[in-house]
Amino acid sequence: MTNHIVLFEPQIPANTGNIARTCAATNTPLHLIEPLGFSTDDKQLKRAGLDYWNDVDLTYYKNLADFLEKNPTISLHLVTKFGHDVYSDVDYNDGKDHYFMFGKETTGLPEEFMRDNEELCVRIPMNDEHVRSLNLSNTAALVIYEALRQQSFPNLELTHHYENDKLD
Ligand SMILES: C[S@@+](CC[C@H](N)C(=O)[O-])C[C@H]1O[C@@H](n2cnc3c(N)ncnc32)[C@H](O)[C@@H]1O
Repeated sequence: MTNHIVLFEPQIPANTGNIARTCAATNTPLHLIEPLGFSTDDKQLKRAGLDYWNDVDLTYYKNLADFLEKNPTISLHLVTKFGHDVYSDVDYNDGKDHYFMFGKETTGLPEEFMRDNEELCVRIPMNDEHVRSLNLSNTAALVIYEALRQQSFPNLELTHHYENDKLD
């Protein structure tokens, strides 16, 4: 059972870098659907992901259709504030691989795709009186850790002793 993060056309390198760091820390493969709003040797991307990029299982797709074609039978969740179900009410501990797809920073996931797949949409509760949405990298961390919590955090024990390590 593996969880996956899928980013649809991410634009801000620092967000993708943060998410890559979460992926490295949680053994979560990362799928990037192009076009990306940055080049993969972008300084900010590297800085946000620190030196963890080598530990991320990364796959690129040329567009959404390419992703769906290459992953035809997955358990897919579309993470959007427009979802009916709350993300933490879904059962992720059912032995399946779960793919969590997040939208681009400006416009989110394609509207038609969400409409056609309403039953796959999950939302993170929020008050939208003052903000339009949560930050992309925060939502990815929330959702992946909820799935892992339900799965009892598989293979996520610390293996190092930290007395002499610097904090980061
Ligand atoms: C900055 S938001 C996109 C904002 C866009 N204007 C929209 O309305 O979807 C980027 C991504 O973060 C995730 N997101 C942000 N807030 C969310 C929420 N309350 N529930 C679920 N996903 C959220 C979604 O995947 C969204 O596509």
